[in-house]
Amino acid sequence: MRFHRDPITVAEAQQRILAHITQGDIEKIPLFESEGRRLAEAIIATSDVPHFSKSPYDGFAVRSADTTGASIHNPIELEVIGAIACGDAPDFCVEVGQAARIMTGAAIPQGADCVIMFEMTSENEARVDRIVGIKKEMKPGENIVFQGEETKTGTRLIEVGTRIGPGEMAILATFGYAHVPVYRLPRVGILATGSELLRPEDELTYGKIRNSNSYMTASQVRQAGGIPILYGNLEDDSDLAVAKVQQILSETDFLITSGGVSVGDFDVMVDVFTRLDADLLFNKIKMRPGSVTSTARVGQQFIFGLSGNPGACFVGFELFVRPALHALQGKSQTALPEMQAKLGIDMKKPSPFTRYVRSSWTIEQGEIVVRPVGMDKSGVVTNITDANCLMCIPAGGAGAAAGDLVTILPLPYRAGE
Ligand SMILES: Nc1nc2c(c(=O)[nH]1)N[C@H]1C(S)=C(S)[C@@H](COP(=O)(O)OP(=O)(O)OC[C@H]3O[C@@H](n4cnc5c(N)ncnc54)[C@H](O)[C@@H]3O)O[C@H]1N2
Ligand code: MOO
Ligand SMILES: [Mg+2]
Repeated sequence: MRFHRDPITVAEAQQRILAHITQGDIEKIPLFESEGRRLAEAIIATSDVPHFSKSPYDGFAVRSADTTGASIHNPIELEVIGAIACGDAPDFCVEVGQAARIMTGAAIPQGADCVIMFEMTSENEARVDRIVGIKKEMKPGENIVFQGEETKTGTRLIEVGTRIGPGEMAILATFGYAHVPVYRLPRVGILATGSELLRPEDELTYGKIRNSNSYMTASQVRQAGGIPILYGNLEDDSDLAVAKVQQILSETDFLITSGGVSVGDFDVMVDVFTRLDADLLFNKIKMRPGSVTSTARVGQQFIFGLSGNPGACFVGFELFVRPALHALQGKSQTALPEMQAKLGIDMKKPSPFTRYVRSSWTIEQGEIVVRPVGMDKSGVVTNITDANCLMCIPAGGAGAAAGDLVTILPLPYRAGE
């Protein structure tokens, strides 16, 4: 049986997926292992930063009033009553005429209201550590890092869904998150359909090809924060496909298949959706490549039926699976980001649907310029490596001309390369 195909827009397809996604399970993991994971709770400052007033310099904690009139030529002598190291809790008070040695990061003692750097003092060699000469007039509060000046207790610092990187690690450690609440990594089954498929280790034989989609998709899953689980290659046989899909759904959070979603005699995914009584969210999208990309729900789980053509499979993942993985992990921006770029060459091929062209953007004379990476056929596999974005060419007979502004969707994992 063939499904009726009613083409919908990319945005509508994305919306149909997101409408059914509830955020994933939460687990607490050790801070050191949380790199790259997404936060399941907003992080709130559990203390002031700093939580005590402290010195930013090595020097002397003094009373500013005692320094009135001090200069290089007229140092004012103060009695040194002690030394405060980082980590000390000073138990004395700096009284009139007194000073305390203090190190960078150490707590300001009572009585003192400023810190003078060692460089602005002179110490009498004969009476070292007992008398210090102050060579500069100080203002109240000068050279003090005040309690809470950076952050106050209760400030919301990181939002749910944020990916943990260096800055987040620093905050989590600062506020005592030895264990971090994160979303569990979604387990994503990957199944390649096609009787023509060989494994990477197999010799090529006439008419057959090696399965590249599973490995490409596994990499995309990892990049989007999921755990890929490979279920190998499946020949085009409906009975086998139904059984395999059921097995995978029982072992994973959701399933990505490639191939078999079009109208060919051996395109098994259509049968799978029918026989599993799946809730088909869509099976035709107004886009090129990958117009036959299909997605169905079985209970709370999804089957993303990506196209077999590698270029279409790649694009289908970026437009539909990535947002699902992001939404599961609380990320607020689920779709690829958008930018405007100047088209570097004519793209006048007419298309009834929006084209998502694997492309590369660069900065030329201060402008973002985008060009396709090469042969733009959905069966092409060897130029995906050159793409750092998808370029959107609107539907219609005219296409787009060199110099036109077009929307591009930068691929996040290519940023910073
Ligand atoms: N009569 C029509 N024919 C086709 C249509 C159509 O609308 N009417 N759509 C075309 C478009 S567009 C696409 S895209 C493909 C989609 O095909 P399927 O998703 O059913 O994929 P297959 O038929 O299984 O394979 C297509 C192509 O991709 C190669 N392939 C498959 N799996 C892999 C893999 N794991 N690694 C690498 N390459 C793979 C396969 O050998 C085929 O060459 O349908 C068009 N036809
Ligand atoms: O939908 Mo197909 O991907 O254009 O080759
Ligand atoms: Mg096919």
